[in-house]
Amino acid sequence: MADEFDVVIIGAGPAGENVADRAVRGGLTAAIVEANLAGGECSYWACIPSKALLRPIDLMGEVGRMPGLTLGPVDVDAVLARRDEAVSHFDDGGQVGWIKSVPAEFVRGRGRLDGPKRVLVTAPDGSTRLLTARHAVVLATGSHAVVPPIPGLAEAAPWTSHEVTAAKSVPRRLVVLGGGVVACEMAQAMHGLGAEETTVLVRGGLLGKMEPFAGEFVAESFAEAGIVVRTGVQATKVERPQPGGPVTVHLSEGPPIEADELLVATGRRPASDDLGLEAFGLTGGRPVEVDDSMRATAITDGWLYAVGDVNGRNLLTHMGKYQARVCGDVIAARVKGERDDLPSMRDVAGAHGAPQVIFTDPQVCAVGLTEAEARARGFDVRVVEYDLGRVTGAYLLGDGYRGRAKAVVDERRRVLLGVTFTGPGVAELLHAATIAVTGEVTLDRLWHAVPSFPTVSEIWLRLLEAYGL
Ligand SMILES: Cc1cc2nc3c(=O)[nH]c(=O)nc-3n(C[C@H](O)[C@H](O)[C@H](O)COP(=O)(O)OP(=O)(O)OC[C@H]3O[C@@H](n4cnc5c(N)ncnc54)[C@H](O)[C@@H]3O)c2cc1C
Ligand SMILES: NC(=O)c1ccc[n+]([C@@H]2O[C@H](COP(=O)([O-])OP(=O)(O)OC[C@H]3O[C@@H](n4cnc5c(N)ncnc54)[C@H](O)[C@@H]3O)[C@@H](O)[C@H]2O)c1
Repeated sequence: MADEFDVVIIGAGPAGENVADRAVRGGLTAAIVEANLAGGECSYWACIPSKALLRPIDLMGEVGRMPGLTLGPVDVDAVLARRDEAVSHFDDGGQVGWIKSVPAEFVRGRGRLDGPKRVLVTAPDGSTRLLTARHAVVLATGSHAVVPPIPGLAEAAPWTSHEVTAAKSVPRRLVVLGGGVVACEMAQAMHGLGAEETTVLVRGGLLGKMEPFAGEFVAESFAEAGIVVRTGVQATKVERPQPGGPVTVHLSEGPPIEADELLVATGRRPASDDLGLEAFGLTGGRPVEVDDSMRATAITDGWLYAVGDVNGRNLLTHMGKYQARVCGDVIAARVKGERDDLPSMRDVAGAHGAPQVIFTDPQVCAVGLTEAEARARGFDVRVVEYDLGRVTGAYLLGDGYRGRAKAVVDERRRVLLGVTFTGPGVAELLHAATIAVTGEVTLDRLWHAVPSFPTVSEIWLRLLEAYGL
């Protein structure tokens, strides 16, 4: 078996898989090393199972808003079974088959740098294999959930995104630590699937990285569903005397909370701690800084690249895959001595502000800059907002539809810097916003993109009217 390839990729998540695909399309040979399951976090413990758990909650909301429809009891086992199907029952045969069809060499084991362009792979049985890259090594190792150093927390063996997305049953009482995306999505999923007491502990507000109204809409929906959100509190100590038994969370103020399970959703750190990076002047556990072609800036002769969560740019599957397309194409061009600076060969989208959908009810989605970010960057900002419930297409979706849209405009160029929507079903509005923001379409041109009646997309017309067109 040849152990020399043009490109060796460590990590077969969505980012790593796409590097292999693009590099091979570019005429190179590639090997991809995976310590766990091909497909990565996204396929088994993140995007796919979380959205499988949230879809019924979405539908429950829809049914609840439509007079004449009655919601029957939820068959939780059926929902969990469909989630299990969605994660292929943790069998990566399909993904490995796809990698082989690229064709790329799939190597099961943990990869570690063993010198420039050398990756030592330790297989599950302890045997080792040295892979040599003729041209490039790409790190695509993703990220890990952070468990903050709160006394007793690690010892209490809390759930992280891994356990909650793979849950075999729904805890009756759940405490969620954190108020970001994982916390909001999973609190809602567990509560909607039967948790009776769900408490979210947040230091600031919910979804603090988004426009403030997004978190407020989600908080309102949580309150109506009976999810308790405690803001401005910190967990100070955690106790779980019996493994798997009740857990007690002590707080910076107020009485402690007892629950059957504790979910820690306090962010992620790059999976760069055991890759041998120190030998090359990089710090393990930190994001691997890259330029816009995904090449690690710290490596002088340019053989190391990093894509996806591990480079810390945008912790989103679609952004990791986008970076991977850039990376695979750039490496192929550089190997062949071709132009490596074509417009498609740089990360341009990241600088505009990545699109993201949060699959709560109401959904939250955004692209580009928030108002605060735009002002901080010194743009000449004007903001327009509109109540989505006043759009005919939204009214027709159900009674009591609530939502909001906000556009952040660069007054100097009359282009959109950012757009945020919140409301049921707004996810599908986002790509139009992404095109407008990334394409820097002027408002005067957008005016001629006529939204169909009666769709929720008429929000675009209302925003432009609110702007004064
Ligand atoms: C609960 C949750 C829900 C999410 N939902 C969404 C969503 O809806 N939409 C979205 O866009 N993003 C979502 N994300 C984020 C998304 O999961 C990540 O951005 C994405 O998985 C990153 O892809 P990646 O390829 O960089 O890394 P990963 O998917 O983490 O894959 C990295 C792979 O590398 C392997 N690996 C690591 N170290 C080594 C090593 N030394 N040797 C060999 N293999 C190694 C790992 O085993 C893993 O398979 C979610 C995240 C979480 C936690
Ligand atoms: N639908 C999606 O696109 C989706 C879904 C899930 C996750 N993700 C991605 O995964 C990444 C990780 O998500 P996440 O929710 O874990 O991180 P996050 O950064 O979105 O949120 C972390 C939250 O934890 C809080 N926090 C941090 N340290 C804390 C501490 N010591 N005590 C209490 N609270 C603390 C923060 O204030 C914040 O509210 C995100 O970057 C996100 O983009 C995306």
